[in-house]
Amino acid sequence: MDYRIDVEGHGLLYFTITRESKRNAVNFQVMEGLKKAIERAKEDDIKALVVTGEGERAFCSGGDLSEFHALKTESEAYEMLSKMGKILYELATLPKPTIALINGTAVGGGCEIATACDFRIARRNTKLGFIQGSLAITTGWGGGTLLLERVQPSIGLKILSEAAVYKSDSLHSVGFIDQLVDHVNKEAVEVFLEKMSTIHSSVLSAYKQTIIRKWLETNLYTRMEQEMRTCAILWEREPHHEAVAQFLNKKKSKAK
Ligand SMILES: CC[C@H](C(=O)O)C(=O)SCCNC(=O)CCNC(=O)[C@H](O)C(C)(C)COP(=O)(O)OP(=O)(O)OC[C@H]1O[C@@H](n2cnc3c(N)ncnc32)[C@H](O)[C@@H]1OP(=O)(O)O
Repeated sequence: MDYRIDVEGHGLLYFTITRESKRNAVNFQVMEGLKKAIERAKEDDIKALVVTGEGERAFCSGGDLSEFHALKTESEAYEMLSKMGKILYELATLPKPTIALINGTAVGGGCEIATACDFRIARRNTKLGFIQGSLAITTGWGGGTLLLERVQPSIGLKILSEAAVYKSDSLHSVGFIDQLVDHVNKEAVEVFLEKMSTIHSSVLSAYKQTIIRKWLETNLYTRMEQEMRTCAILWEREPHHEAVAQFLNKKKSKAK
């Protein structure tokens, strides 16, 4: 199984991507698992949902290039992108606290998953980057649209446009990372949630509904869908296919 869903004490549901050898890259099985975890998190016994990755090397390295490079056309790409985009919208609008527990490198779609969570806890000195631009595409799971909701738009636009890899410490200084920790573990989550966990879940849900109402009024999902469509258009073009081939050829030459 490429993911794990665990219910821990105090009503915390953990969704863990368990593809460490692929730096926790997202394939269709991981997408299905995240969808299941979000549905499970809606049940009354769950107070919060935590998304994390297996191991210490990576939180998530984005879409599985060895699986998704087979998607050649705009419509093939849009089918995959919109599948995950819908899941990230469900994650963003879950009426309970959601936390990305960033245990290692987060790039591409991995940053999009982290952005769909309400809060981000990251180990100091971890690398994060919306690197899609370096593959001649934009974000494609709605994560770029969500980033512009999470941080000051000029900062979000710079992060997306540079397609650079930053340290978690610098992203903490701009408010993208909510908590830096030395050790990424369940205790870090419990410390982060300590005060919130004393508040009745109906209050937490009501506050989350406040931001969801704003997103409904400002057509968040429509804006995320437009991002998916733009990404699909760029996906079909030669520069993207060349960039992915370059990554996969690097893999091959490494394997020799
Ligand atoms: C809309 C989202 C969009 C999409 O595709 O849907 C994206 O997410 S675009 C961005 C896609 N992701 C990437 O381009 C990241 C590629 N990976 C890396 O840059 C590095 O692997 C990194 C920085 C994540 C980790 O570097 P490190 O040196 O620690 O590990 P290796 O590069 O040696 O990788 C180990 C192993 O994992 C495989 N791997 C890593 N990332 C992916 C990936 N995204 N898809 C498939 N496979 C991946 C890598 O090929 C190595 O495999 P091996 O069989 O051992 O050669």
